[in-house]
Amino acid sequence: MMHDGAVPGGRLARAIVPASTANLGPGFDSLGMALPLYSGVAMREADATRIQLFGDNLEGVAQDKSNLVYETAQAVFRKAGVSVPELEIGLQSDIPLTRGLGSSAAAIVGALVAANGLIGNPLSNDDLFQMASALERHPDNVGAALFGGFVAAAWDGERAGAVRLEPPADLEVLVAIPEFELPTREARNVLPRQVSMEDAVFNLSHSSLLTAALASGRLDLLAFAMRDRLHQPYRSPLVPGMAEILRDAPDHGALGAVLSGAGPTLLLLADRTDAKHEGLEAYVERVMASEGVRVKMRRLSPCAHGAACSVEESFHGVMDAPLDAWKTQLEVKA
Ligand SMILES: Nc1ncnc2c1ncn2[C@@H]1O[C@H](COP(=O)(O)OP(=O)(O)OP(=O)(O)O)[C@@H](O)[C@H]1O
Ligand SMILES: N[C@@H](CCO)C(=O)O
Repeated sequence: MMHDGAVPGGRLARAIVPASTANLGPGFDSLGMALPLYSGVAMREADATRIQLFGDNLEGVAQDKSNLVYETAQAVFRKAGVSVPELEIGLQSDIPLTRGLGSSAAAIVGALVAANGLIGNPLSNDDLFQMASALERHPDNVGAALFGGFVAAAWDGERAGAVRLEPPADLEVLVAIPEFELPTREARNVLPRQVSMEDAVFNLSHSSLLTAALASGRLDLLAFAMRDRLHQPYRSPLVPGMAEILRDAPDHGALGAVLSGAGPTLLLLADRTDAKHEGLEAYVERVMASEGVRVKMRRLSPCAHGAACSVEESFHGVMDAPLDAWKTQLEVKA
C-alpha cells in the first residue's frame, strides 16, 4: 500500500469492465445487469498527461484533463491521499456511447479500479462502489459494471448499497442498438418531477417481483414483472418503435422487453431453451425499419463477472494492446 504519492515508474494498470443495462423496466435507478461488451482503461504515471483513444467507439471523447477517466482517477488519488497529477491513459471500448449500455459507468468503474490498482489498491471494493455511485448518480449501471451479474442497488445521495445475484442460467439477452445517440441527461429531462402514489406502488411492487423472479429463476413471471410506469412511458416518444416493441415482443417469443438504461437501446429477454423466440430479431428489425431507424442487433448472455484489473510492474510497450488480448490476460470470458 502506498500513501506518499510515489508511484514506481513503468507501472501500468489495466482494467477491463463490462457493459451494463439499467432499470430492467420497473427497477428505475436500482436494477442492473452486466453484459459481455467491454471497455478497457490502461493507465500509468507520466511527465505530462496524454490520453489516447483506440478503436471506433470513442469518437468525441475528451482527450484533455476534462476526460471522465482522468477526473475519476484523480478522485481516487485524492481519497487515497496520494498525488499522481500526470497520467498516460489508453482507452478502448466495445460499448457504443450514449446508447443506454453503460458506457459512462464502465469508464468510471474502469478508472476507479485502474487508478486504485496503480497505487497498490488502498481502497476497498465498497469504497469504489460508493465513489462510482456518487459520480454516476445512480448505482444500477456502476453496480453491475463493478460486481457483474444481476445487481439490486440503492443510493440515497450519500450512501449506496448493492447485492449481486447470479442471473438465471437460461436467460438470453437480445439488444437492439439504434444508430442514433440519446445522452442520459436528455432522457432524464423528459421525466416528470412528481408521480402519483398509484404509479409509485405499481413500480415498487413490480420491481420487487422482478428481483425475486430473477433470483429464483421464475422466467415465466418476467413479462408481467418487467412493466414500468416511472420512465418508459415518458421516454417512449424519444425512441421510434419502442412502444410497439415493448407491447408486442412477448407475442414474438420474448420473456420481456424494456428500454435499456436511459435508451435508446431496447433490451429483450428470452429463454434460450425455448425456440419460440427465433423470429424475435427479425421482428424488432422490421418494426424499427418501418419507423426509419436502423438497429444493430446483438444476442448476448448476462455477464457473470464484473471489472477486472491487472498491474504490470515494469511495462515498456505501447498502450493499445487489443481488447481481446486484455480479456485473455485477465481471463475474462466473452
Ligand atoms: N471510455 C470512456 N472514456 C471517457 N469518457 C467516456 C468513456 N465512455 C463514455 N464516456 C463518457 O460518457 C458519455 C456517455 O454517457 P451517457 O450516460 O450519456 O451514456 P451511456 O453511459 O452510454 O448510457 P446509459 O447511462 O444510459 O447506460 C460519453 O459521451 C463520454 O463523455
Ligand atoms: N437508471 C438510469 C440509467 C442511465 O444511466 C436512467 O434510466 O436514467
